[in-house]
Amino acid sequence: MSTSTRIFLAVSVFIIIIDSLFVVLNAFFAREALQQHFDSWGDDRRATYSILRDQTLDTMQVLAEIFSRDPQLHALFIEGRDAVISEGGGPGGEEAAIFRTALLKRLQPAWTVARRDFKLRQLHFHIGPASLSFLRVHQPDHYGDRMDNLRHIIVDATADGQRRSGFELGRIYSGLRGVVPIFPTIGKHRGAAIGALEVGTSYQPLLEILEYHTGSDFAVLLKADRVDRAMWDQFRKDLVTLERDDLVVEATTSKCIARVINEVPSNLFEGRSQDQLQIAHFQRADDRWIVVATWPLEDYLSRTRSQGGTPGFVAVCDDVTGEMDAYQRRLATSVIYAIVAFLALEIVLYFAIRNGTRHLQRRVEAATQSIRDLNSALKVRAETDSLTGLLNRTTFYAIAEETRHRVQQQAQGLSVAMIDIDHFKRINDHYGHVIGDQVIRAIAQTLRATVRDGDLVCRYGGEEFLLLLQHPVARDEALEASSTLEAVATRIHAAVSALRIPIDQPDAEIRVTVSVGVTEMHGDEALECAINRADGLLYAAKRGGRNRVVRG
Ligand SMILES: Nc1nc2c(ncn2[C@@H]2O[C@H](COP(=O)(O)OP(=O)(O)OP(=O)(O)O)[C@@H](O)[C@H]2O)c(=O)[nH]1
Repeated sequence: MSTSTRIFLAVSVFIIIIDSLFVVLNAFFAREALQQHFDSWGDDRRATYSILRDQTLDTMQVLAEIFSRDPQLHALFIEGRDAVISEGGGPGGEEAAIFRTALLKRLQPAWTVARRDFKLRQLHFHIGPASLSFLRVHQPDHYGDRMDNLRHIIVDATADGQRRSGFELGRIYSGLRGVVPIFPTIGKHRGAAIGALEVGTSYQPLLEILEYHTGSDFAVLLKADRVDRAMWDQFRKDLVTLERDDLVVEATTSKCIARVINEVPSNLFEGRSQDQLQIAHFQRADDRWIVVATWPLEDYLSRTRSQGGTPGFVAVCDDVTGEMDAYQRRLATSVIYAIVAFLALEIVLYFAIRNGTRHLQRRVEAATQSIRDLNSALKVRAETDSLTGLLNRTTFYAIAEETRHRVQQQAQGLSVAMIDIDHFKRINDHYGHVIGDQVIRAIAQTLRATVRDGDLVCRYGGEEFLLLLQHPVARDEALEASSTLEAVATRIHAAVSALRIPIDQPDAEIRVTVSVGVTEMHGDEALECAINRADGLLYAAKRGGRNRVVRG
């Protein structure tokens, strides 16, 4: 795998990790936001419920107060109560019935109005101590029963003469009740009361107001065992039952609440502290998303004495399919963003790495080429003479040995020629070293041009040149070789003599001559021997007057 592929894969993995992190964080924050939205929704619904419940209880108490302060009603109740006592308690006798009927008749118009305007379910006169039912205006045929162990709110009010309110389960209905004690004289509010007046309403109207203000569906759910203990059977059977048999519906704003409650996670109705709010959202079988909040219902005993535990729960629910769709859209959008960002980054990464690699390749190629050039320049410099470009002495010896070996195998002959420029010192002295160099270069070129391709030309030192000349014919044809050798040497000598070296001076050109010593190599003779012999012959040519070829 190439480095660029490895980089691409590593960066891709990094992008995938960042992308995944983005999706996970987005999902986390979206879920948090949704949960917060549901929490504040639940808090808001419970707060609205609490305000309206307290307001309803206050209203019940105020109404009870108003009725109890009517002097005629007060007087009729006192006389009725006295009649019951004198007629043996319980329902009383005929005299008690007279006062009960008169009381009912006197109350009827006000009851009709109050029931309509305040949705009253109950107006009930109790005889103290504790509770003996004297008159149920809402159900005049039922009287004379005791509720000492059932209606604690009445028992307490007649015992200490204090007004009270609260929710209590009842035999006919479970209600929000306001109770005021009745004393022998109106306005006297001290000590034990002789009776109490109770005004009550059910949860149903309160839930309807809640629904009107909040737009949410509410239900009051009672524990089935508590209802079984408190209610008369003929009223108990009217309550809506649920699939779960531990709860019954006391009041609701939604006909389909039973269906919702049946699907709610059951921990929403488990025991918990009085104030605790539980919220859950879930998808129903019909694909609608529902959010449900529940909190414990307070009754008179659980509120005032922390006894008996909660009698049930208040439940509120809303259809949040729109919010859940938006939440799921947000999740899907973040995934799409992540994929698009990933693809875009991958494309950018691909081209960046490709361009980077190409750029790098070009730089490497350029660097390699310049190293090659440098190497060949160094090679040329190491192998050649810098002034003339001819082979230097070391390279000459190396190549000459190879040539000698090869030529011997081919039975060819070799000759060595030593050439020296005549009176070169005078040129230097007369024209200077720069011109001297120019002359050396010109001679070198002439030598190179005069010999054949396979021959070697070397600057032996200063103004001296060494040549290795290959014979064009076989070694045994000695005569022809000898004459060819002579011809080559003479040609070199002549070429130099004919040379006119132009210079940038008034007398325009320089002419030079050379002395040449040339000799043929014998058999396996060492190169050094032939060179020494050629050097000796060159010396002979110098001594002989220069400007000549001496062969030996
Ligand atoms: N310009 C120049 N001069 C060089 C170079 N190498 C050697 N010389 C000079 O060549 C001259 C050689 O002089 P000599 O050895 O006396 O020989 P010559 O004057 O050529 O006389 P003969 O060889 O006896 O004909 C010296 O002055 C050197 O300084 C070079 O590379 N460039």
